[in-house]
Amino acid sequence: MSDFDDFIGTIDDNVQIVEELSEEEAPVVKNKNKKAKKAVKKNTNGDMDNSFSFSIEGGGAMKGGNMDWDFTTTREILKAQTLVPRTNIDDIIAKKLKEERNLKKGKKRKAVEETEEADVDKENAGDLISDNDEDVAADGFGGGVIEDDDDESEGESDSDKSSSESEDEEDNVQQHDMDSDEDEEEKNEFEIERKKAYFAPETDQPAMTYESFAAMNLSRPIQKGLAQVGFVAPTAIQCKTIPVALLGKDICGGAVTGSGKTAAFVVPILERLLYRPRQNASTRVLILCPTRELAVQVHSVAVKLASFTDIQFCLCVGGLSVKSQEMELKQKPDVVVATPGRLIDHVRNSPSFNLESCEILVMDEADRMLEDGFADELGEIVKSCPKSRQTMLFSATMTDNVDQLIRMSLQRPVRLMIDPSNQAASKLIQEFVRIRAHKEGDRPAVLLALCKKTFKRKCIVFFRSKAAAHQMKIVFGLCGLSSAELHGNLSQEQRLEALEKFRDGEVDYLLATDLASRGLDIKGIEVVINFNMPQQFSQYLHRVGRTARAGRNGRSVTLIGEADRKLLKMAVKSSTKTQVKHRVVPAELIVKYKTKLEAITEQVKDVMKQEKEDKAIRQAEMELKKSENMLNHANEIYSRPARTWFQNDKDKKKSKDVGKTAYKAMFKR
Ligand SMILES: Nc1ncnc2c1ncn2[C@@H]1O[C@H](COP(=O)(O)OP(=O)(O)OP(=O)(O)O)[C@@H](O)[C@H]1O
Repeated sequence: MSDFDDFIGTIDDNVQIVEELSEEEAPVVKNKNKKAKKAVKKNTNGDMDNSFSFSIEGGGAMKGGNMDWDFTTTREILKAQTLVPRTNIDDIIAKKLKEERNLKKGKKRKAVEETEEADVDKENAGDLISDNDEDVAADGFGGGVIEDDDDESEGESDSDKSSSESEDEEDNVQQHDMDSDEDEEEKNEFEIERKKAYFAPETDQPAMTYESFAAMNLSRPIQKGLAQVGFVAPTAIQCKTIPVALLGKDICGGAVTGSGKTAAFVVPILERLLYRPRQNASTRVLILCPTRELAVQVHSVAVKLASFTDIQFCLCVGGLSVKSQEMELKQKPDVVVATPGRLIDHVRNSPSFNLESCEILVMDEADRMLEDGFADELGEIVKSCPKSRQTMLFSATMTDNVDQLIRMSLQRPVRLMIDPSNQAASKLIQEFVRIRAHKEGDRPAVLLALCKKTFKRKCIVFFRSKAAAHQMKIVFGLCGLSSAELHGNLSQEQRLEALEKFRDGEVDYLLATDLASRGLDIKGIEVVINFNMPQQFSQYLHRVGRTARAGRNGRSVTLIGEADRKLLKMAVKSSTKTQVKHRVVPAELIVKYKTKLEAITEQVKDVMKQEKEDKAIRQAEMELKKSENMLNHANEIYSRPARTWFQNDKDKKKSKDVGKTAYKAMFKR
């Protein structure tokens, strides 16, 4: 056990969970917790869990489907390509911790230990637990929704109000929402008419429910692939989508996070490809994803589902070798799974690759891709595909904004929406921790308190910036919490390694930016913590959608500031009463972790300094290796045709700025 484990006393996870729920709920959750733990245990053994059955209302987990998607192959390739080993932040943190331990062993050690012991004794005596009991049981929506006229004194918690007062608050919130409902009801007639004209009438579509994939008349190799990954019965979106997609129609599909949208488009693609003419190989399907990780995952799902077919796939994402992708594309794989930037690079620069034979174009997380920042890239891709193709768009927050959809030149698309849009998964408990305006600086301490005391594993924490995620990675390391970071400042290999470590339980926390918010399907994530509320409600839904997937239970905890009221209202409005809770972190716990954070400030700075120096050395080594390569292979390098770029750095920045402005404008609206 490390010094840091000694430093902070812990209370039992279950104790805390029972405390924060109302009496009727507590026992149920306790059992569900056990169930979830069992399920996770089974997962780690690699067994299929067939004990749950899927209901459209989300009344249980989907049958089967416990397969972990594979990043290993891609990562191994990347590892081999790395010229110089990367800076390892964990090593630097470990070194720092060792230094600190040695320091402690010196003159200060005794004094520090005495203080810590006193601290732990106090907690064990039940002070904190009984505080929590009162505080956390309060189940209201104080998190910034209702303005308090009374100024609460330091340390006085929301729970000091009686629970009936809390309920009043809840009623107020809902009353508020009903008012705005009336406004919303005044819908724009013109838009409704436009949508009517744009989408194919819903009554034309086959409205079937299927109890099993076998009942869908799919070919045997596809059924075998589904059985292999443990998919027994189709989910609601799969029931709706597969028959329509098989008819070759354009689709705009929406269903909550974790409801099986990937297989909803992969299965009909595979089924159609089984009947392709074999004499001339050509790339017939293009699947676009907004992030590399999601593309790796979708590729892995598709390859697994196609195990009993001869369908060929190629993964084209940034961060992986352009050359080996070029070689694969030359073979004309049937399906290309890509991120937009790298795909355009290949369309422009890879001889013999084009999208002229593309028959099906799919966009996963389509609403994200239709945002302004991607507009130029998408325009270029759509232009390269034949007009006669089938186009399918999917997202948990799928837009039906005709202006945006027109960019994709869809042909009378069919709208297939399963749940009311902008809703979280039905088995997600959404908790909110109120951060008052003058307490914004408490966020790190609140996060530490949550992670040290309550959420000790399988927890993903979202930050607004890469720098914040990285800094917290150092703080977590120095506080004895095992974590991996995932954001755009890492190499592709580091990104995939982080995902694998988290997936395999080697680390308990994944500290991520919105890079990880969409589509990623990691089994057994128990909790999602939002260090900040994201700026768009849809983004919030995607983040919290990393848990409570496939009908399983999950919990999200969002630190909500005064500026986030509107989004909190939206969360409350789109959920049932039992889904939304108010969590209070006891004031003394916050003080404790603030003190801890202050104590390690210098260590954090030292680690960052050390990291910077280490990076500079490695960068120099890298440059040296590159120069050596240039000298040794000059002829070959200069004989290659010059690559052309769809966007130079200036254009890229412009696109990004357009995206940012649109994003801000949307938030304002
Ligand atoms: N028919 C099925 N039976 C059992 N499990 C399924 C089935 N279809 C999908 N799953 C499982 O459900 C989980 C969620 O699927 P998927 O990742 O496709 O969700 P999604 O709707 O695309 O989510 P997101 O909106 O977050 O991208 C996956 O773990 C997948 O293996």
